[in-house]
Formats: sequence, structure tokens, C-alpha cells
Amino acid sequence: MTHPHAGARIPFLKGHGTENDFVIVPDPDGRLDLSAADVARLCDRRAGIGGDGLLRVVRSAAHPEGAALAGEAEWFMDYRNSDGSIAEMCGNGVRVFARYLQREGHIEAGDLAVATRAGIRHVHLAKDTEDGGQGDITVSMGRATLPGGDVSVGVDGRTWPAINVGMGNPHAVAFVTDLDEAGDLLHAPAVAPAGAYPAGTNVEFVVDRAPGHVAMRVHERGSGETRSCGTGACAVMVATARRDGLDPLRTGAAATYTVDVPGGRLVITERADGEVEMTGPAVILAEGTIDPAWLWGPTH
Ligand SMILES: N[C@@H](CCC[C@H](N)C(=O)O)C(=O)O
Repeated sequence: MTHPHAGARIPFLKGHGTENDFVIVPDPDGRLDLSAADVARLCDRRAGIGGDGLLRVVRSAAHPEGAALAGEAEWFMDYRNSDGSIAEMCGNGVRVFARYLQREGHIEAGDLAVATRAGIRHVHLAKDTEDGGQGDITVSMGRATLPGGDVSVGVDGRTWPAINVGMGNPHAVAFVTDLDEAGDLLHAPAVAPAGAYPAGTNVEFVVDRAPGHVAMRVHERGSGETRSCGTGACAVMVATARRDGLDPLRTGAAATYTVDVPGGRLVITERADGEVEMTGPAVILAEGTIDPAWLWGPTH
């Protein structure tokens, strides 16, 4: 059977934010029907292009989940994990998504609204630096939700208490004394109770570096261990602030933490109104075309 898109080469780009890397597929009119298997094939690091996830760039009006937001945001971020599963939100992804729109001339430095499955995210692209480098990108990530209840995460027979944090997608944040305690993270940590995360979760392990400064590793739902997770860094910031007795919504004083990830550094602020803001880099590094005969052919 011939795939409906067979024959047409498919443009793609590759980008990353603090080494959380993505295959970017521009599809402004929403014509591409990428199945979970197609996404997994594209994200495969040996037989495909390779990435922690895929960002399909679609006009909100042209996407069934974006249409209701089209009046607020022209573009919808259709994010998929590397196994092809759908997630509500991707913090590093939305910065890379904005960088792509800037690169293509759809937007300039300044403010932009992006539609996501978790709702609208407001993005600010800083101007280029004086030495010609690209400015960082700040994203308003919404308010964190902390449903409470006891959760724990476990690796190789060790268990840590964790904090359940929602950042549009689910997170379990565990404080450890050394990031190596999490082991090789080749498999998803055990999370209990199972009912706490009916759709699975991302798991972050955190250590202190200095006051207001932590470092983390993450095992992402649908992608495995990655070099960074933007929503995860925000969840870590909020969990750490609460552990430190800081709750901006109650005290009216914003809190800022530096969060180191294996692939770089993110700066996260929880404002007095509870909005969590994340600032970090975003890079587009390559572009090309996908051969449809490979993507949809009988052998790979
Ligand atoms: N890497 C992302 C998060 C991507 C989604 C996540 N794996 C999930 O399934 O919720 C980020 O930067 O936030």
C-alpha cells in the first residue's frame, strides 16, 4: 500500500535546548499524518535522524487540538516523545520551536504566544548578544500544581520520597545526596503508588550545589534519560523552593534558582503570582529532507 504522502520529500531541521534534542518537522497546514511508529523511526539515533522528541510546527487553525487557541496563538507545538507517545508540554521544546519560527522569519525577537496541549505558553526571545550570539529565550510555563500525597521513586532496590509536581505534564522530584545514586537510568524508575500517575511520569533526581542552585538528572516518560528537561527543571525548582520554605504565592516574594542539567543550565523563577518562568538557550543546527521511501517504505 502506498502511503498518502509517498513521493514528497519532507523538510526537517534538528535543534536542541540544553542538549534536549529534537527533530523539527514544519507542517504549517497540518498535512502530515505522522504515526507513533513514524515518530519513533525519525527519533531513532542509529537508524533515523535521532532525537529525544519531535516538534511538528503546525498553524493552530490547522490542528484539531490547536484550533480553539488559534485566536491567541498562530502556531501549535505538536510535541511527541521519542517513542512516539504524545505529551502535553515540553519546556525545552517550546524554546526550540520559537527559535525555529524566528529563523524562518515568522517572528522577530520579542514576544510570542505558542499553543500547546497544556494551553498557551508566552515566550520572550531576547535580542542577539553584542558578540553576535543568539539571546536566551524565556518561557512563561504556567503555575505548578502540587497535588500532595506521598509518592516515592525507586531504582535498583533503593527508594526515595518524591514530590508530585505538575507543570502541564507530570513529574516526580526526588532529592538525593549524589546524582550517581540514580544509577544508569536505562529503565524507568519505579514510582509508587501507581495511581499517583495514571498516565506515567517524568522522574527527576536533584542535589544541592549552593543556596539557590541545584543540579538534576531526569528520566523522561517516553524518551528515557535525557540531557535536560525544561518542565522537569521547573518542577525541580518549585519542589526545591517548597523544601526551602519558599512559596511566592503566599509571601509575595519571587524565588529564583539556577538548575544545572547534564546538557547545560536553566534559570527558573517562580513569580509572586505563581507563574513559573524558565530562561535558557535554543539552537537550530541543521536542516535537510526526509526520504519518504525510507520513512514509509517496506524496509528500514
Ligand atoms: N523534554 C521535555 C519534556 C517532554 C515531555 C515528557 N517526556 C513527558 O512525557 O511529559 C521538556 O523539556 O520539558
